[in-house]
Amino acid sequence: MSSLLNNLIVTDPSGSSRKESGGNLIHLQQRPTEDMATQGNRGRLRALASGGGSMCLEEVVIGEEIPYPYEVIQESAEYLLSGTRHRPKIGVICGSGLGGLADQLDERDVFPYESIPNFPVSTVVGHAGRMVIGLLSGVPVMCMQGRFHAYEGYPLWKCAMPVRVMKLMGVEQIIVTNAAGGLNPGFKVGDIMIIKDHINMQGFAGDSPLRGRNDERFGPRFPAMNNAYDKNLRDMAKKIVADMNLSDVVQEGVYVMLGGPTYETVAELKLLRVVGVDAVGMSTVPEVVVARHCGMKVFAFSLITNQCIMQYDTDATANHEEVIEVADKRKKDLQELACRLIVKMAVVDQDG
Ligand SMILES: O=P(O)(O)O[C@@H]1C[C@H](O)[C@@H](CO)O1
Ligand SMILES: Nc1nc2[nH]cnc2c(=O)[nH]1
Repeated sequence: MSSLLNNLIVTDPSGSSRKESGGNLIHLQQRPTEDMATQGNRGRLRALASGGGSMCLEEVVIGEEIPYPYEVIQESAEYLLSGTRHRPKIGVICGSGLGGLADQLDERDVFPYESIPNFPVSTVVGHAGRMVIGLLSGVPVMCMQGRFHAYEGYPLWKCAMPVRVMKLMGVEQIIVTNAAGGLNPGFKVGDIMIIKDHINMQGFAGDSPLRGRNDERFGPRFPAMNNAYDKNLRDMAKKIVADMNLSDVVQEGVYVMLGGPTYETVAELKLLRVVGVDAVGMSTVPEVVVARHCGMKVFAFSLITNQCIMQYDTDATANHEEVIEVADKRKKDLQELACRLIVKMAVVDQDG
């Protein structure tokens, strides 16, 4: 064991690395190389050694990745900027089955995720896996046609890294969408829930897309998360849905992200309802946390694609086919809502 430890580098909380052969609680890891930064640090070993002078290996973690540094995000942003003449200030992340908005863009430039340096790839049905940049009613927009989820095997920082790419490209406001199960008994399948707040379950458990050394160029070490969902944008959206005669299918509520890929047990749903959750999903929160960290304004909504099953005596089950089917039926309304909102967001942005 000591020969293993002798080959490890200690990284202290300030990020400086040194070789270590003893001491109290220390964090040991391989020195990150440029290769690791761009390809992911798949084989990283981490060990915790503790005790009064005598060292013991308590934990070895294989497969954990070090979040991308600023320069790596910059490389992705520069690649996209060099491939388009558009300079979007508004970004959209399309949830399951909701990617059709991106197909509405005029004069669009399309970048499959595989072609973008340092980008993850989409693996889920209903997520095309392309960045589409173009004009929506004349407003430059960049749309993620497909997102990344923790259950695909991505760490939270990687699920949310495209938000930082957007930021470095000049995006200031973001619309985040998802498909979710309706837990509030007043919600119906097909309802649209404007998200007014979230519960960050992964945060409760000590994980965060912001975990690790903070780079102030992105944002502060301790960002506030009250008012994460911009009140003006929510009010704007409510006026739009009233104009569209959709008020009776629009709700406002609290979203929770669980890790998935399992849908919830009855007991889990009962617990979530007690703590005030209205809709349950598997995304959005990491992206919103990273967007707020870097100072973006956020608007988000869930399409309620299924009613959460709270009874034991039923054969009904939640399933992804239903999620995609319901999203497909509502896509026209959702696209119009997003389109009208984007036009208003652009006007407000111009007026300061
Ligand atoms: O990407 P979103 O959050 O819209 O997708 C939801 C959560 C799972 O990925 C999937 C489950 O059906 O839909
Ligand atoms: N966790 C979760 N995610 C969903 N996405 C769409 N429907 C659901 C659901 O019922 N639960």
